[in-house]
Amino acid sequence: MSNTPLLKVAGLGKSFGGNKAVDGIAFELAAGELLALIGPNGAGKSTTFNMVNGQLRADRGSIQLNGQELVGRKPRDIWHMGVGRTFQIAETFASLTVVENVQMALLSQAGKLFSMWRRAADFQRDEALHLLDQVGMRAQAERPCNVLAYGDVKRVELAIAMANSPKLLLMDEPTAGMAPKERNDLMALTKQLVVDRGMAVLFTEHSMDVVFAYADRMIVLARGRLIAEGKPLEIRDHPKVQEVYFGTGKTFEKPAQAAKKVA
Ligand SMILES: Nc1ncnc2c1ncn2[C@@H]1O[C@H](COP(=O)(O)OP(=O)(O)OP(=O)(O)O)[C@@H](O)[C@H]1O
Repeated sequence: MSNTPLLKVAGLGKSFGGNKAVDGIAFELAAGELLALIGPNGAGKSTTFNMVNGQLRADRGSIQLNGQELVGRKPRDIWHMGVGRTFQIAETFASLTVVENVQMALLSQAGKLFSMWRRAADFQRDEALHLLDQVGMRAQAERPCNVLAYGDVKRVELAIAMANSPKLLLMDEPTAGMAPKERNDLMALTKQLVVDRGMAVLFTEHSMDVVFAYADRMIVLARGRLIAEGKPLEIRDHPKVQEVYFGTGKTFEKPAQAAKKVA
């Protein structure tokens, strides 16, 4: 990695009772990079994510964004500092149109109150449409979210996350529940946004074909520890990683096998 990393995690730990959910992990993430965080169930992925976004307070260690410490800050402050995450569109907002949902996110970013919404029907409409352009959803801007195809809803969720212009975007299993084509489309789009905006993405993912196809680098957790780090091909053949996945009955499929299974 060249200059100062965007995100620098060191000695990070969190226990629940006597259980070390995350046990002193360290990793870095540069702008323009897609980093996958993988590991078997209970490995500590969600706990790590929630410490980065401030929902959980770390017991020890440090999380720095551009040299600024995040540990001890409130989730909203961390969000303002440029750590975004994707959220599912809430049921109450699903009846709003696509563009209205993105406008809501822009309103929230600007710190306006929800009660202003009626007066603010035109609030940053152009900016919202621009964001929809970037995710290929401008043509569907006036449709209610609840009539969209699932893959399209995910695109809108991505546009909503972009409203905060995050420097680092956290995505927790972004392709869960999607068909292979939709998955690939969403990850290709994510990759495009990373490149175009110089943004960084940290994502968890159970689908290994997605990880191998789109991650620039991967980190692997097992029982709270970071057991491997590297490029997807290095990780696939890493003995420790194989062992952990064999231990849970899971193995990595080669992409060709995965494709065959889908067909
Ligand atoms: N709020 C909590 N209270 C107590 N224990 C917790 C809590 N959250 C997580 N844990 C424990 O910490 C460990 C790590 O959990 P975590 O959810 O971070 O794993 P994960 O890798 O995200 O798993 P999965 O893939 O199943 O979502 C597990 O042993 C889990 O039971």
